[in-house]
Amino acid sequence: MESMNKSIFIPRETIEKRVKELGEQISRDYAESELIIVGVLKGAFIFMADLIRALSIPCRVDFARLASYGSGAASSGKVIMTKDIETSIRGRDILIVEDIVDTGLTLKFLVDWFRERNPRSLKVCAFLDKQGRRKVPFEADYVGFSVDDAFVIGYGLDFDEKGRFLPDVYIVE
Ligand SMILES: O=P(O)(O)OC[C@H]1O[C@H](OP(=O)(O)OP(=O)(O)O)[C@H](O)[C@@H]1O
Ligand code: HPA
Ligand SMILES: [Mg+2]
Repeated sequence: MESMNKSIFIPRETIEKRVKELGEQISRDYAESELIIVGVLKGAFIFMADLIRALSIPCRVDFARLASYGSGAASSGKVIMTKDIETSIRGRDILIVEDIVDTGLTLKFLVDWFRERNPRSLKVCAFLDKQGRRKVPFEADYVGFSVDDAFVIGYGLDFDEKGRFLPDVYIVE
């Protein structure tokens, strides 16, 4: 962190306001449902913790662990799942919560993986979306903020495991 040049991109107050809006929207959309929220580790853990506390409906939570970036700022192109969820999702409403959609490879992998188990519905909420960087077509159903082509850290997002703890989002220069 000490040696990393970074500039603030999304301050915590702006994040808080947007997470509240997302929570309200999701609560309305799933008012009649028993929602299961699946967080993608590690990056999504902070966003997910805030998002579920912004909901006015009950939910269950589970986690999957996927990785493809390792220590760099570019996707290896190979998504590895090291932990699957432990909940049966057949016939259930599932909302995947992610920190960022970049190439789209991680979420494409996870959505395909879950679809085979026949959930009743499957949607994705991403805190950040880098639309311009897709290698595979992918559209999130709920998006916090759009990002241009820049590497970002903070609020759960890391560069080589550094910076996840930062309460604001920064662009790494
Ligand atoms: O759209 P993509 O190009 O696939 O990139 C997005 C994914 O990459 C990052 O995960 P990472 O592999 O760094 O694991 P982490 O969450 O443990 O940091 C991020 O948290 C997303 O899960
Ligand atoms: O900009 C990013 N920051 C952190 N992790 C990421 N994974 C994909 N893109 C990013
Ligand atoms: Mg990472």
